[in-house]
Amino acid sequence: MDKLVIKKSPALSGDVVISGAKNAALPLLMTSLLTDDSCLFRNVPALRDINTTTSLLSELGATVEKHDANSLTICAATLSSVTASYDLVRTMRASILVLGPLLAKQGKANVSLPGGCAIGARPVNLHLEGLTQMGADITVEEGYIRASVNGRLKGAHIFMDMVSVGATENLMMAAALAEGQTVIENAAREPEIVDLADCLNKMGANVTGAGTNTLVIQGVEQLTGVDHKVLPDRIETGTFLVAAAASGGKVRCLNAAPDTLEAVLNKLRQAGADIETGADWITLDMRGKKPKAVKLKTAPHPGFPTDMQAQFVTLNCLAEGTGVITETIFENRFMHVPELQRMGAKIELEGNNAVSPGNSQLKGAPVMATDLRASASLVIAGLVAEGETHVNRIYHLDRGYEAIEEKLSKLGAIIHREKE
Ligand SMILES: CC(=O)N[C@H]1[C@@H](OP(=O)(O)OP(=O)(O)OC[C@H]2O[C@@H](n3ccc(=O)[nH]c3=O)[C@H](O)[C@@H]2O)O[C@H](CO)[C@@H](O)[C@@H]1O
Ligand SMILES: C=C(OP(=O)(O)O)C(=O)O
Repeated sequence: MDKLVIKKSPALSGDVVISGAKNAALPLLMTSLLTDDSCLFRNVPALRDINTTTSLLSELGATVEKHDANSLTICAATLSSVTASYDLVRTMRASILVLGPLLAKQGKANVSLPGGCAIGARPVNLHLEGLTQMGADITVEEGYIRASVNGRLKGAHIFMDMVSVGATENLMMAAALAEGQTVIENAAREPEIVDLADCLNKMGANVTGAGTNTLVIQGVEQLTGVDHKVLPDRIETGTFLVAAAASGGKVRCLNAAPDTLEAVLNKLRQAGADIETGADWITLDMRGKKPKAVKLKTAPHPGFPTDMQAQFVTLNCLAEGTGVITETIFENRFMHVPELQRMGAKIELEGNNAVSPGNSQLKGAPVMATDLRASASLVIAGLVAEGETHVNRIYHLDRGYEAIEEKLSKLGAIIHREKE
């Protein structure tokens, strides 16, 4: 298993080009299941999760043609299967996003239950309840969700008990081809939902309200192919900005989308960073200063994203003053804390709060990455810790960060990958 070896590095400095968003690209690639036409996707990040998605689509019988590292065409005109197997779903929970499209277009789908993961139980009840309301017949047996519908799915008025990004996406895709109107109340408002709605509308769907908590989808009989560019990754952007802030450096993120990151930029300003933004770039300048501790609570968009929580835990450890971070989305998303403590971080876990008195003097250590963003928090810690840090199990990082060690090296970080 590969690991990252990181040495205490100078303040990060320079430009970094942001990749397309993993969490936008995954549902976008699934939209290809809704049409017989070819779909071209550009600015697709080169990630393990994208490879898993193309393997899944190929297993269903779609053809996938890669043009270069970041663009590909998918054609799902003739599918040979409607089954997403456990082997693929267990490596990527977002595989559940084939459920809505397969059901809407093929009338049936068998998808392995994703099961829990390091950050929480992550049930899929909202996906299943919404599709059932749209007329699907769903049973769960032998670890598989078996769904079918007689004829077309029917539009429905769906009120989501909780805000769920994935369930909103699954239901939107299903509703695009359903008969009649679907209204999704208490829908997720994430930028990735807006990108998905834009793509579906280019394919001939009729989705309105994306970015608000009420989505209205007028079903159509068929959808066409599309040429779609994936929106920039706001979590990758935020991760580089926190790394720059932790190191006291100055970094400019290019190909970014500043308007998707307001909550994160606000907290970075509170931490003492000077931030400037343009249409597609963000500059963070820490002017060699130590960050100030922040207080924050994760929440659905436009609140502070849970996917940036771990990185800010590292920032608070290094900062001046007491910081408090409250996780409200996932019940077990502090797995990075014990690993950071092994590096000398002063953090107390009190329920769903990570409280840090600040001014931790981090020392390099071998640490274990437990999930994607936990891994990112350990990499940031490694950049500022005295000595050498070995981040093991970086297959998690490879799920969600394109060429992270190359991008960090260009900013002056002393980091390399060791193959084992
Ligand atoms: C591929 C992708 O886009 N992943 C993101 C997506 O995950 P994902 O779509 O899985 O996350 P959700 O928004 O669905 O989860 C939010 C909360 O709702 C709960 N829930 C969800 C569905 C359901 O049927 N029942 C239920 O109880 C979850 O356990 C969690 O506590 O949004 C999360 C929250 O912003 C991010 O951390 C993930 O990076
Ligand atoms: C939790 C994440 O992803 P996933 O939903 O794919 O596990 C993430 O991107 O931080």
